[in-house]
Amino acid sequence: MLPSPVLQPWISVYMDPQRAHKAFFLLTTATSRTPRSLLGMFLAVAATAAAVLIYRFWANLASVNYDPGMRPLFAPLGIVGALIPTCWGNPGLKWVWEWRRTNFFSYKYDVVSMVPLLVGEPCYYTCSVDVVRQLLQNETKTRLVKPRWLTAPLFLWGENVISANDEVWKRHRRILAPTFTAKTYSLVVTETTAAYREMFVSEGWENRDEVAVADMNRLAHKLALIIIARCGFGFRTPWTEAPESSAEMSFGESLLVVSSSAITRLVVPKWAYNLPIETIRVVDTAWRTLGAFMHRFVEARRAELNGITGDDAQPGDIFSRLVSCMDQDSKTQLSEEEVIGNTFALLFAGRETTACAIVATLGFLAIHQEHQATAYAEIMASIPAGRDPVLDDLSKLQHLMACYHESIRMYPGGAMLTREMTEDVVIKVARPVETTMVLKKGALMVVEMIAVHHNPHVFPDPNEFRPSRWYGVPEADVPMFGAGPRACIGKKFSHTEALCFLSLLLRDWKIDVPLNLGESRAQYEDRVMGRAGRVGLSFGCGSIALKMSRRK
Ligand code: HEM
Repeated sequence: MLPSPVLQPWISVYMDPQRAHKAFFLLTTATSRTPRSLLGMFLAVAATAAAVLIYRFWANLASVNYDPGMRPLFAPLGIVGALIPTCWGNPGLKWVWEWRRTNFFSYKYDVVSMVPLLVGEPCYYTCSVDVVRQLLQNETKTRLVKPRWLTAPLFLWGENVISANDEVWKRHRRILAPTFTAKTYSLVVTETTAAYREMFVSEGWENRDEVAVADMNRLAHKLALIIIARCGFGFRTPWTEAPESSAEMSFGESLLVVSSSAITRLVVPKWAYNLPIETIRVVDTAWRTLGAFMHRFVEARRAELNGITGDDAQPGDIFSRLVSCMDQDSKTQLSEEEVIGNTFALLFAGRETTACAIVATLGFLAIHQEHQATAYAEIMASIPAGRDPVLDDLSKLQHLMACYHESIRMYPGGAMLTREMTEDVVIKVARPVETTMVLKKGALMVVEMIAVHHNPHVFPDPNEFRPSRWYGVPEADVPMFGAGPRACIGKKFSHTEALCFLSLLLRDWKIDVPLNLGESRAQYEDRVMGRAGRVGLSFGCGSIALKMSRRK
């Protein structure tokens, strides 16, 4: 059905907001010429708006082939939908988590469409590992792209491997991939052990047999930031850093503020930073300070690298490799902005996801004492008494690794992967019936990682912490790190850091949860682990308190 000619001008106004003021003028002039009441004018405007909305809704349904799905008032990925909490009529960003125990997603469909009635763009959602593999395994051939409007917080500092598409992405990945080596992972073990000791001293745990940790999330985020900063970029941020007198903020402080304020930086207009609002000013100071630090670091490393010749001219760490590409030919060349863009992308990706996963693992091991006992026995059997873990020891910690994977399954840090079709793509679906679906050019697919990893067809009893699901599963088949050519580049980095930290902590301490009076462990799990949500740009269970007793 085509829109009626009466609607045509309003449709184009709606699609092209620049013409809206002209149309509004025409409408008001037309209504004022005739002796109509204010009510009449209001009704005319309301009827026109309703017609536009209906037409837009109809066009959006057509763009997703009228495939079945949800019809909320606002799209979850639009600003309005994302700002309003999950409720009737508005799924919001947390709908899959909030409604995970209801029949809402139902898992009867591998793919559903999401077409908003009022505001936002239509898209598809999938909860199927199989669909994810079909889409991502060959995504450079099917030419899927990450939508720019959704990756915007990631390229505030410059283009990088996470945000880029097509040839630009290939160039960034080609540059970064060789820096994730065994040498890097050995350094991760050394630095994680050193940071654990610094934490031990700074937090005042040295001479105590019982410790109450008020917020494990804070410690895990600090640890993850220190490890990626030291191992990836050679930035030596101590656990407790004294502010530098020459700067408004220290490097570590500004890094912490910047890494949790990307959305603020994106949405707050420049002029607002001059307002006397303390939190906004702190964000601005942090971003400016860090920018100045980064520029100085790039210059210093560039000068250092120019003095190196012979075998040493092949830099090993990520930052040196990025900086060295500023002086290379076009295949592996980076601008200063791209060097800084990649540095921040890795600081974000490397920090939040791993920190959230470590916190979730500790939370579950504290609740499920039987799994902690198995992990402890494994640690004692794998790491000889009297020394700290080395890289080779970590591969023996199969149960601890399964606990880590199971925690990430329940709280997938990279909670939403988004891809736009640049041409029609045909996929096979198994539910509700085996058939094929055409995702039209321009369609947006949201891989809802919480839904994928709570899909009962693949993970029976999905809300149960069951590490044995991962026994014997090859690392390449673990779906929480994505799939295909754009799968996580830092998977092994994250495993190494997490297993090293967890093995040190669990070797030295027995951990437990502070239950309320009369509360069961299951109730605690529901109350505390259930209030998960966005942590920075990731998804995690947030603040968790732990009781720790020193092992004799
Ligand atoms: C528990 C920890 C982690 C999880 C769950 C995780 C998850 C993911 C996922 C699902 C993707 C794919 C995104 C997509 O296809 O759109 C991804 C990509 C990526 N991850 Fe991770 N990640 C983790 C840790 C890390 C670490 C430690 C680093 C860096 C040291 C890192 C760096 C990256 C980068 C650079 C990409 C983009 C790769 C590309 O597009 O070529 N991640 N990660």
